[in-house]
Amino acid sequence: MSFRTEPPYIHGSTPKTAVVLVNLGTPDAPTTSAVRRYLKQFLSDPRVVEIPRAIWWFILHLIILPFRSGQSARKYASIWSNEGSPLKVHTEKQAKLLNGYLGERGHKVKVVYAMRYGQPALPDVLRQLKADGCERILFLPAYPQYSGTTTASIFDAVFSHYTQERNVPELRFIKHYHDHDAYIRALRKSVLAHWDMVGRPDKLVMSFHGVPKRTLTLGDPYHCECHKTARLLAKELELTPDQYMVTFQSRFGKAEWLQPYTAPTLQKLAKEGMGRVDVICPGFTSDCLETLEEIAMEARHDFMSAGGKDFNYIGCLNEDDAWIKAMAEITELHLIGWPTIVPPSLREEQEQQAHISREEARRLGADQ
Ligand SMILES: C=CC1=C(C)c2cc3[nH]c(cc4nc(cc5[nH]c(cc1n2)c(C)c5CCC(=O)O)C(CCC(=O)O)=C4C)c(C)c3C=C
Ligand SMILES: [Fe+2]
Ligand SMILES: [Fe+2]
Repeated sequence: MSFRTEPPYIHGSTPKTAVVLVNLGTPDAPTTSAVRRYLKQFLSDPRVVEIPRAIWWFILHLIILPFRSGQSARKYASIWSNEGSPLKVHTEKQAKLLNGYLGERGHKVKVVYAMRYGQPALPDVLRQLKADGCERILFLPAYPQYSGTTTASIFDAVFSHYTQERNVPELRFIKHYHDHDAYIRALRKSVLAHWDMVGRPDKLVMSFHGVPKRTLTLGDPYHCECHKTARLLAKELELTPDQYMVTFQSRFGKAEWLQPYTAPTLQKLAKEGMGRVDVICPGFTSDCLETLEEIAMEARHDFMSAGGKDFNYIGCLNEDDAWIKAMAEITELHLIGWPTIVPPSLREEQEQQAHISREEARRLGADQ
């Protein structure tokens, strides 16, 4: 077993703190080859697909990748912007805004973003933080609701990276914030802003990404956390139980996933004579393929072609000011105890000490 070479240790240098906003990841381009590369990495993760590896290898390589890559690439092409994949564009902007906002609040932290699959790859970002002298790292997953398939997979990737490092930084992980007041308030604000413009629907559908139903029976709290978010948001909006519902989208494969499924539910509502539905996806903090294509395009089509009169998609929180502030609040809660607000007197002393150490290190290097 060998460990990666560490940068030279410098006595007295001020330990830096970083916050890493981690999202799922997205292909580099809306092309079959780029989507295939992305899906291969994503769907090879045992946290995502819990089928015995040997069997899954054949299904993935002989069926899924050859057939799905082209289909998904066409869907990606329909939502790709001049700046790139919406998921990446929003995540990058959120990290920049959070960095600025925490700075304004007096925190000496560096906020960067990384992707679990694709680019910027989490291990590359962690290597850069090491090179920059970050000794404390807080991970903020882009998922408000914890799921073994997403959040835990980020944790796995971080743990796995540090099994090869000698000098492991202090690490903290935010598990979830599905019921955090500031997150719920940001959602409420976005719904009300929408309703101020176009009035209220007959029903608000809260659509979350699905997971296999089996994960619920095996103890994954994801389903309960989605329902709690929905309940809290409905309470904030003063909705009665018949004015909203929770559905699950993006089913993959033949097994049963969490129910009710979004698309058939919307068709059923339209057939029953529901005139207008609004759909919000509170589990996605950035618009992406699953919201812009699957909901705003496909689900709209499903609802309208089944006889619905009006369909509104309420966009994700993206760069909304209330959401950036919510992220800052959630982050600050988990930074407690880490000296990110350094008093000026101490900062000067630490910098002097670091300077002396650097000079010493340089002299030692020159002597050898
Ligand atoms: C195969 C099983 C999948 C599980 C389990 C799963 C869980 C899950 N995913 C998200 C968030 C996102 N998923 C996105 C895309 C996406 N998801 C799956 C499969 C599973 N997801 C696939 C195959 C894809 C790729 C697109 C496709 O071919 O359909 C995205 C969008 C990424 C983008 O580039 O825009 C997000 C975000 C959550 C939150 C979740 C479990 C809670
Ligand atoms: Fe997914
Ligand atoms: Fe999808």
